[in-house]
Amino acid sequence: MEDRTAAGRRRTPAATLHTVKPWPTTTFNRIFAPINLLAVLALLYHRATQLFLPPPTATSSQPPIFAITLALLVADLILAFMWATHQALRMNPIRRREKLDKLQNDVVMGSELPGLDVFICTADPYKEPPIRVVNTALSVMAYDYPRDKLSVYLSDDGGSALTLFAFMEAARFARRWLPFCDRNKVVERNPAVFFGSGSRCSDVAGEVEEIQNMYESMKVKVERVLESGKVDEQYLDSPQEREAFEQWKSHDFTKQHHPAVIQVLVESKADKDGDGRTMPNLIYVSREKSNTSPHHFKAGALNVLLRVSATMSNGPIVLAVDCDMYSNDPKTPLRAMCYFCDPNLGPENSAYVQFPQKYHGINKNDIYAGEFQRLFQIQAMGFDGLRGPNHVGTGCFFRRRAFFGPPSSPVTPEIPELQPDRVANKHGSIRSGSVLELAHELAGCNYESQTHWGSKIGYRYGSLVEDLFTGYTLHCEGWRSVFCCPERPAFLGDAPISLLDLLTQQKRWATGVLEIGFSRFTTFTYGLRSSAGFLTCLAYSQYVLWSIWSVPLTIYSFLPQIALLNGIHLFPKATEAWFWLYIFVFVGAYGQDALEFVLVGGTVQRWWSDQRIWLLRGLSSHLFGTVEYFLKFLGIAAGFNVTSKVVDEEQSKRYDQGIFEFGVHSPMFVPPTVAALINLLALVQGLVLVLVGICSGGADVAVDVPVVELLVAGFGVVNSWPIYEAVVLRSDDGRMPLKTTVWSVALALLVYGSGSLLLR
Ligand SMILES: O=c1ccn([C@@H]2O[C@H](COP(=O)(O)OP(=O)(O)O[C@H]3O[C@H](CO)[C@@H](O)[C@H](O)[C@H]3O)[C@@H](O)[C@H]2O)c(=O)[nH]1
Ligand SMILES: [Mn+2]
Repeated sequence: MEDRTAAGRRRTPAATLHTVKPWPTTTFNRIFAPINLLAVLALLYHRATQLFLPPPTATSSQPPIFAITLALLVADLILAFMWATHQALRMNPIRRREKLDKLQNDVVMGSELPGLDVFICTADPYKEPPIRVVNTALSVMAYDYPRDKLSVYLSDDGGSALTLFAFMEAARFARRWLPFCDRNKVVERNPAVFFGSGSRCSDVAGEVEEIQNMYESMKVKVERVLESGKVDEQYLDSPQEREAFEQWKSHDFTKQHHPAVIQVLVESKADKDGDGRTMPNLIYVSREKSNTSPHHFKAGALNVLLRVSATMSNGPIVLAVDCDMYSNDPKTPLRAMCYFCDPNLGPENSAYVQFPQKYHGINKNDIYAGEFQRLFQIQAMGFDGLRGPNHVGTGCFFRRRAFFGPPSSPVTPEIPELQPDRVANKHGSIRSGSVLELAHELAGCNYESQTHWGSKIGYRYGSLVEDLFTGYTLHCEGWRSVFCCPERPAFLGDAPISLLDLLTQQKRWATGVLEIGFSRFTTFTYGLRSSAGFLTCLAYSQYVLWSIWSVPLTIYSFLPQIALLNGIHLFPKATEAWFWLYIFVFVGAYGQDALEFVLVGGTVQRWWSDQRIWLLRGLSSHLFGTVEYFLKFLGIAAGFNVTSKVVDEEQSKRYDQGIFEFGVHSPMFVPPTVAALINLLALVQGLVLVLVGICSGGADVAVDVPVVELLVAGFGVVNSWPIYEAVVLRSDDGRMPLKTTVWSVALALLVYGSGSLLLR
């Protein structure tokens, strides 16, 4: 309640640099929620009463049927819980629009805009090709933002000379690229996209060609170096450049164990672009790594950047982007400033401005639901009407201050240089010995011990989804955030285009959320006692328990089908009134979901893919992620498996045609394949029995038809279509591997056999 009034307050016309409107479905949502609540409660009641029914036939054994009914009750309870958490996000979804013109008129451009530090993370030159990282960096260096207020920091967790080399080349290329973009008002500021799009202005054709040649030769060089795996002397021009690579020559320099490397590649105060104008700072940072100290993956990398940047620019606003998320709109920082500079939105109301993750190259029907429409857009609008959107790791502008404790009671960092409001380095050079020395110290792997970093300061440690965890703790501390979703996507990234990549990524998320949900920071205790508010906590509860979707989905993928195969009724018959209750709840849930999906611009086909992937995830990545989470207790640690951004031609062709990619054997493909087989078996046998019954017994047999069971199995079959295709019909390299098929058939027989043994 408290959330809604607060959001309502923010809706007053006094908010000058942006507008806020309720999302059109709000009224419907509010009316539908209590109606559906009654239906859900009735359904749970019906399921519970079934626990105590007498056995269906005199011969059937009681305990297994009781167990199945109990399992279905558990499944229904979890689904009901997830539904309830979802309602929090449906109570007050809002839509904001920035008034860019007003910002440009009101805020004297340049002098009043705050300094902006951009953080880019990369972790592995072979999974995240350096040329792509470079393009991302160039796209943000070319932002429409005062260049003397812009600094770009690259965190290289791969500790790779290849990446540093690529960035040295990028620094050179930027001297031409930035003025070119300015002069020609280029919109596509990622050079690869610009040169690939063919969107040239004819009057600068000669210049375009020259710059394109420059870009191509940089790209060739970077790729050649990547192929050879080392930076050859022939590529290095100056003694400084040579010196930078000296450290890698020592034989104990490895990805996991090496000293901090910090290189200032462009210094705003000293280096000018081709037109003699100011450049943004560009700094390469590879933090110190040691085999013996924990490094906390991306959160650790970002905290190092928070500190290193504090010594050099200490921008009051920080933008964090993943290396594959390039800027697609040079005006993006100004959009964010419409919130940070809005006189009616105090600092505590805009701890961060989150842009949605959007992707390029998604196929027509988005077969892997890579868009995450629900997560990144629909639910973000829902959160926005409460305390603000959750943080999604990339495309997010933060107030630096928000990393240093609650709005009302700041946490003081251990050294004064890290104070978020300090003006850094007003006159000195960031290449000076003292600055670099401190920066190296702050990037050391033991620096954080005995400090508040990772707990009370900076990105929070302890979860593989550091983004969700950090955003959530900020909301608990009393901060609010803002969702900014302009018409033209602000950032575009790569979505996984192979099923295994997707499932591996999702498994990491599934493990990561449980690390919050089952910790002392869980929404049910810590969250509820904090300043976040009830509705926000309710909404976050779905996120931190996201993986438990796998429980009801697995139950519904197997148990009704096994019952059907053994002639047992678990659901009301079509002649009973209860039957319609089940239909209502199913159609209501799917209908509302589809409606929301289509209203934010999705197509029905994409919605279908989305719900299909939701089922598939439930049966694989969420299941495995949950298991992995519990294995962690036994000391089998889960790491941050970086999603590959490298694309195989054939694979990419199949993806464009909308064909699922299996290809290599993975245990994660097994449960969905077993489910596909069991559902098909149940449907076929069920239909045959019905037909035989009708032919022999006449009309009154129709009364006994297990309609719900058949519908459930039929739904499973329709959703499993790509699996049948991959197992039986395809011959390309992406088909289901024989090993997976054999395993799945064996397990399906086992499931079928044990079901019959127990139930007959
Ligand atoms: O030890 C590490 C591991 C990863 N990364 C970087 O983290 C980013 C995200 O990694 P990616 O493999 O692309 O993961 P995704 O699942 O695609 O990322 C989503 O999920 C992550 C949390 O699991 C968030 O951090 C991301 O922002 C969010 O986009 C990339 O830029 C990596 O270079 C590091 O810097 N250090
Ligand atoms: Mn990614």
